[in-house]
Amino acid sequence: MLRLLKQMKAKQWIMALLCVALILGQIYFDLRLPDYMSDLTVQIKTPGSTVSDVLHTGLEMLACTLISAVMAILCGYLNAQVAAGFSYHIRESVFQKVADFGQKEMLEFSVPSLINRTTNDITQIQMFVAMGMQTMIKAPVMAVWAVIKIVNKSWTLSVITAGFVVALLALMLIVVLVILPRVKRVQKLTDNINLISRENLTGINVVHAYNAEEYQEDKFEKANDVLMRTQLFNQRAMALLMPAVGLAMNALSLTIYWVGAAIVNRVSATDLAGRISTFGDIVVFGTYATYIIMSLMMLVMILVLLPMAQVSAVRINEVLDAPISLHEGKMTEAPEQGTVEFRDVSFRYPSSSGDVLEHVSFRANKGETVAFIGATGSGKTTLVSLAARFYDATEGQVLIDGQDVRSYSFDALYDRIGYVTQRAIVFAGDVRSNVLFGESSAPQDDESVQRALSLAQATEFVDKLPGKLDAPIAQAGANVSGGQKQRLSIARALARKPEILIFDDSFSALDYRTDASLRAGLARELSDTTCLIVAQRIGTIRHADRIVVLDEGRVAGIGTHDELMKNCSVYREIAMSQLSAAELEKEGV
Ligand SMILES: Nc1ncnc2c1ncn2[C@@H]1O[C@H](COP(=O)(O)OP(=O)(O)OP(=O)(O)O)[C@@H](O)[C@H]1O
Repeated sequence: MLRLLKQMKAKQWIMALLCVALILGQIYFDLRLPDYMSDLTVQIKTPGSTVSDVLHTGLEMLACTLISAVMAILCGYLNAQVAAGFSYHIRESVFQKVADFGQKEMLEFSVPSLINRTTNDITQIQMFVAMGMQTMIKAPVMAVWAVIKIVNKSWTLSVITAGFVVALLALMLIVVLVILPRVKRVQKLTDNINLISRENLTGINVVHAYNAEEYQEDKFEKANDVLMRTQLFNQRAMALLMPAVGLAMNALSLTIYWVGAAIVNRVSATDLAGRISTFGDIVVFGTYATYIIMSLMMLVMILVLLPMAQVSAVRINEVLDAPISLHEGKMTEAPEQGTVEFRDVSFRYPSSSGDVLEHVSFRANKGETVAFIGATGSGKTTLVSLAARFYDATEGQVLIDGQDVRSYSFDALYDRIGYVTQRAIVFAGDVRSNVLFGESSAPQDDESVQRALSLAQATEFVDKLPGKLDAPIAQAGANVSGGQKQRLSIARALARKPEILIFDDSFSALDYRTDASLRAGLARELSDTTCLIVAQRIGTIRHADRIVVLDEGRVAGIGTHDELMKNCSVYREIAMSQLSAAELEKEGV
């Protein structure tokens, strides 16, 4: 938790220090009240005291109370500002850190957990600072101050008070030790609830279509039940504390007055002044002793909030301290243009037991189209992810423009590459903001957007949308079709005017005619652009300059369509399963 304080800015530190000063002022004025009460008791009991004496003391008491109340209001206001600003900066830091995460870190943390950490965990910290900061300072200072005030007044009463305090502290310690591990579990269980809810919501149509509502409800209920039981246990344990503290406070007052009565009785009946003074001391002692117990009561509140905030702080620090697996290089210039080369590349996912790619080597020269084909799971997506440096190769070297991908600054690398993912991804906004997404050195005007849309075969559908380039695109592209989404994401890659275009099976969502027009457009207008194309359809890649056939992560053959039809059995099998009898006859198979 303390480490998170680094996120506080100077303005918040100043406000927090002002808060501390106001809290100390509050305590000072609050703790003057018992002295005034003692004076009042003595004045009322002493023969000859006037009403104006009592009124004067009463007014001073009232002034102390009012000053303390004003200080409390000011402190509450500042405290709320500190809490909101502090959580704002933590949220910002977490968001920025997560933006630097690669696929490896995303898999390690999981999306629901990261969302939970950015929202729920930061709210816990904000609540703790808003509600707990005042109490955390006030409770110990008030307790120590009150102890100093009473310690010399009566040893008997001091020992009784100490007994109550020790018993209460022991009870609090036991409760905290019992609930702490469960508090830690609550956040993990909330992650799990998020995961199930997210899965259910994104797959809601499949859930309906497969009558899987009951199955999903069961899954949710189990997770929900565990969370509820854990929270109930914690809250029941905490619920014990408040009445215990209340009981202790009342019992202590009674004991002090009971024992106090005996102490007053011990003073000679003829010594009226002595009796009054001892009685005054007992009243003051009783009030201060209840202040000590009240401080413990405040501590209970902290004990509720602190463990939760502490667990949240650890989870946030885990994100902020997570080592980034992909380190950015510094290079911006390169010896070649538009080339991609894999030199004996092997790759293994952090969670997989064996290599997913083994000793892959190939080269794509400027303006060439190199295609990748292979069975499902043969490693095509993994291969192009390495070219775009979503992961780093476990062995071997991936070179872009003749230079290792690891040596580039991210800006320089992604300025060279236009990447279209297998599953089309669009962002909430409009058509224009989706095509001109991100920073790029390419022109950012409507003409470029129109050209990219036209090449991506998207003009026809965009022209029909109300507002055309200004037409709204819903979150996750919910208001456009799968094929339209794919065309928008292809247009996004083309608008960057990159040297290298990577299409990860991006044409499968397009009909054959659109697929053919798109490829013809690319060949005609982007003849200088190098293309890496992952495809399932032979038709999409048969005219590629080179085709790399992957089989269980290994290269089964490299060559043109004709060469592979002759020499590569894996390729021939794929072709035979897709091409018509007439086409195969033409191929001589
Ligand atoms: N994040 C991951 N962690 C562990 N293993 C993974 C991960 N992603 C993919 N794999 C495994 O790597 C192998 C290659 O996957 P990849 O997605 O590259 O295949 P692909 O040829 O693109 O398949 P498809 O044609 O179905 O898209 C598969 O066995 C897959 O199970």
